[in-house]
Amino acid sequence: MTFFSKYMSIKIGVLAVQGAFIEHIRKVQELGVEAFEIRQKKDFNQSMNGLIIPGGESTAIGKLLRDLNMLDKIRNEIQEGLPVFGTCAGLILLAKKVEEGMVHLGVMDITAKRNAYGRQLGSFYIEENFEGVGIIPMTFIRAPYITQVGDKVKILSVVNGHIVAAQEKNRLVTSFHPELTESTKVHQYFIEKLCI
Ligand SMILES: NC(=O)CC[C@H](N)C(=O)O
Repeated sequence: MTFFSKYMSIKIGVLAVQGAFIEHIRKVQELGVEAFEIRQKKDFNQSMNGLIIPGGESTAIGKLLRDLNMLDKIRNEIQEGLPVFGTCAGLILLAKKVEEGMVHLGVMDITAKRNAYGRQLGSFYIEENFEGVGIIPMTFIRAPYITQVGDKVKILSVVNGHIVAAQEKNRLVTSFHPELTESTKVHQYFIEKLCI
């Protein structure tokens, strides 16, 4: 049997109000998994096995989620067990604490520091280890990093002494953008380890 067959009935929703959602949809599809955009509250009527919250601008995404009346809905879905993967701004949206910033969904026991590498020179590329996956390419764009984690949070990647990937139950965050690299390994990790 091919690797793809076990993904046959899997569907991933990608939050598509702002930011790099198209790139996530492409990555999920590259793995042979169905992906669809979530733009409104009613899009949650479709069944899904996991949710991706993309990078972009966390303040803008947070405001749109409030304006569209989606913030509580998404928080409830996650609290009721929907697996979630947040990248960059998505990490900030999921964090329970944000240094000098606003908390949005607040469902992961991490403290995020926004624009942690500086606003202008904060973009870089590196290849580093991701626990359980190996060395992968990582693209950082005005990225946050994690300054504190709770007891139940597993640290998956540390770059230059800073936590850049973590997992708590079926909630995964990366401060880098795996959707902007050649590799599909982090998406595969999310789908295989957290959604199936
Ligand atoms: N590439 C990104 O998602 C950047 C995140 C952005 N700096 C924020 O605070 O929302």
